[in-house]
Amino acid sequence: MDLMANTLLSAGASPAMLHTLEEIPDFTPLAHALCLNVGTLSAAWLPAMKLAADVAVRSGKPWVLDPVAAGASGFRLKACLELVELKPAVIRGNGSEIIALSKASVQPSKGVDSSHDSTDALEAAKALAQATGAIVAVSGAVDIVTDGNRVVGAHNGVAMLQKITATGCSVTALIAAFVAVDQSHTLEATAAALSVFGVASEIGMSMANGPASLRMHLIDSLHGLDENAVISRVKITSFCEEK
Ligand SMILES: Nc1ncnc2c1ncn2[C@@H]1O[C@H](COP(=O)(O)OP(=O)(O)O)[C@@H](O)[C@H]1O
Ligand SMILES: Cc1ncsc1CCOP(=O)(O)O
Ligand SMILES: [Mg+2]
Repeated sequence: MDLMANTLLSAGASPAMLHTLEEIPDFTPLAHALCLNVGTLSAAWLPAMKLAADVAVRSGKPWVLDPVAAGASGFRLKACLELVELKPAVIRGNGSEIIALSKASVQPSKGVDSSHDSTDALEAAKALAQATGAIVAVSGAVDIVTDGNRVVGAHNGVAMLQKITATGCSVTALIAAFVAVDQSHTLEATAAALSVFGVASEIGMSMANGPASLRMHLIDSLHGLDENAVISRVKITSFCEEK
């Protein structure tokens, strides 16, 4: 939650985090986008998540799902499948999470970390996007973004991001902020958020000595990013052209 909120603040967004069911009807309509993250899911939190998704959709606000460890337990998988029914604009997970969600089955799992490359989940991501109408993003060495038809690859980033907990959660939150700006270009906004986060990590890595200092420099770099750095460094390609 710390890294997610600080990522959003550094990027110029204004995060608010809540769990309480009673607050959702007042609070959720104030947001320009909603991010639901099942990382530390409990049975008590799930009704608030479902209500928040419902209020967001009824308020015309996009919402983004991070299906953390979706295939690691039956409870988590069922919860994620129920949330997917509530029309997320974007689903962002790692390869193992997107495969589990797409197959709707509990999978041999490392837990919150992926045992698959993003490219292993390409067909699963396309099928999930087609079945749900959501943009599906699979993070990894190359981030894949698809609407079930178009597929783009976002190439920025550093492998050490995997050694900092909640970088996946944080980039999902950043996607929500980007999608809030222009709901008519959800795929482009998703690829842009993944790329900007990746560029910030590359700049941060040039000053870092390991995961803890990368965490700090990532936030500083995101805060200091300018248009020139983004335009000169972002690498987004049509995924088919890479083959
Ligand atoms: N091998 C890699 N090389 C470069 N960037 C990576 C690599 N693996 C993950 N990332 C980046 O790390 C961030 C978190 O992704 P990931 O580790 O896949 O998510 P999660 O933490 O949900 O498992 C994303 O911005 C992704 O692009
Ligand atoms: C370690 C951990 N345990 C439950 S949620 C969580 C964080 C997962 O974050 P990310 O998917 O971004 O690595
Ligand atoms: Mg994750």
